[in-house]
Amino acid sequence: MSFLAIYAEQDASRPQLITTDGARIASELEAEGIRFERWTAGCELRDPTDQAQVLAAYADDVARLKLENGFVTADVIGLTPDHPEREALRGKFLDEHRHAEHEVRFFVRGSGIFYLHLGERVLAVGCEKDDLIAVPAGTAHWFDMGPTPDFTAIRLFTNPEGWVANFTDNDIAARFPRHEALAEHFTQTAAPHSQESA
Ligand SMILES: CSCCC(=O)C(=O)O
Ligand SMILES: [Fe+2]
Ligand code: NI
Repeated sequence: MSFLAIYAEQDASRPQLITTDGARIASELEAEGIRFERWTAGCELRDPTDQAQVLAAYADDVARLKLENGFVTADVIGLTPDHPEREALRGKFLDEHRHAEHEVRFFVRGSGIFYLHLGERVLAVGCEKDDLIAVPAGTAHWFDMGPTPDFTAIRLFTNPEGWVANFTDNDIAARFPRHEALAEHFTQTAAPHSQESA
């Protein structure tokens, strides 16, 4: 299930909070100006890796986001575990970077972890199917799709050129747990719960 792990930027060894409770995830992120929502598709997708089918199935939601945020284009990014360039594509998002525009991603299927470097904290957001996350322009972040990526996400842009990753040259991402170390929180069967450490 989706999760949120909050760290002090100086201590990647011990999260201050780990929660899989959707309402708690949304409220903690909202406090930082990060939009986190859960949608459900109007219809089941025959092929959730097909760009045209995905955009058609979510046409109303995409249209609403375009109206609300001035986005003009949407595309679909997706990988399956056998993708020949999975390592290179994983590496593309794995270092801390910023974008000149909002980064809105909706997960149609699968999962991935966004790490948001906000002030003196790092918030790792494990996103799964039906999660929408909106990272404001200029937010330092990185994304880890893991070693066997398996996700499809809708991306919205005001200006595709705006999405260019401007790397911060901060090696902070290398000091934080990678997908492999956090993926257990995606699969846990326990009821949504929060663990806080003093
Ligand atoms: C889920 S799309 C890949 C992540 C991304 O777009 C980014 O971090 O810039
Ligand atoms: Fe990004
Ligand atoms: Ni847990």
